Amino acid sequence: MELKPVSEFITDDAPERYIYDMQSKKHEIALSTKDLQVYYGDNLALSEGDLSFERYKITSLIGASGSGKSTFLRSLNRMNDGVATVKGNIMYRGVDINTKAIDVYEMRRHIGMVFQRPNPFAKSIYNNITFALTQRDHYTKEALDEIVETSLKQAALWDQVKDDLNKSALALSGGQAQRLVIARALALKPDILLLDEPSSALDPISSAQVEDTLLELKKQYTIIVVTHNMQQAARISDYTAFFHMGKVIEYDLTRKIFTRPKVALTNDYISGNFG
Ligand SMILES: Nc1ncnc2c1ncn2[C@@H]1O[C@H](COP(=O)(O)OP(=O)(O)OP(=O)(O)O)[C@@H](O)[C@H]1O
Repeated sequence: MELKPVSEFITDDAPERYIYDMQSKKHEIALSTKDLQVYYGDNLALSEGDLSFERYKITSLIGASGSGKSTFLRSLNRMNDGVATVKGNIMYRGVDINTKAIDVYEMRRHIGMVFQRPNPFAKSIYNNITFALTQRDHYTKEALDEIVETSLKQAALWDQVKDDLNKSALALSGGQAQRLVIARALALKPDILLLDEPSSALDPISSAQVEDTLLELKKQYTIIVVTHNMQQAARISDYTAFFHMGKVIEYDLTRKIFTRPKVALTNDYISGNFG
């Protein structure tokens, strides 16, 4: 049977926006935003971004360059503090974490971030993982060994580096370095992992390894990932949010976004008509 082109699903009375109503479903919500607005100076870069993220799922944020995906993602664990003015609520475990009362360092242990370019520290593989932990707290050598092993295993890197833990992390390949950075984030035992285009700087094989790692990690973590790669979004994510000009235009189950979007603009984007 031949499938109809996606455009035939879009009717004249299609909505201009559609946001999946997570709150009314029985899903467990790990994080949600309400009335989020982000200003760089006077420039309103993000508005109308009320989203809820289901626990133990992967959500992709897609959209053209400059649409506000990274701005949104970075706001979720206050990486925009000092760079932008972020108004609105970011609810995590019943607490608004977008307030002055929040210890941002502690909050980021719960909501970790991995950036686009692998950025290992100029330290050993072992010390990359333990560095943040030992800045504030005391751990025994045994406890640190255990965290290093567990984090590297979770990031699917242990087998490749277990005999080289004291070697410089700068000698790792791009894909290994990115998985080390993921392991470094996991060492803090976060609840939520935010990733900003984690595989766009990697070759296809390393990128596939990072994707496999994320699929494995979602058993224990809630993952929100910005990606330019729509095939990647379709492969790994449960939910997808489509951003356009600082707004979330459509948010739905990934399979619906890619096969039966409700909004014409989403259809244009996934069909490659712009972006
Ligand atoms: N540090 C900043 N200072 C000023 N304006 C910024 C800053 N970061 C982003 N912007 C602006 O905010 C808007 C959204 O940018 P953002 O980086 O969030 O988009 P994006 O969808 O993640 O794009 P890309 O895919 O290219 O990373 C753009 O107009 C951008 O120029």
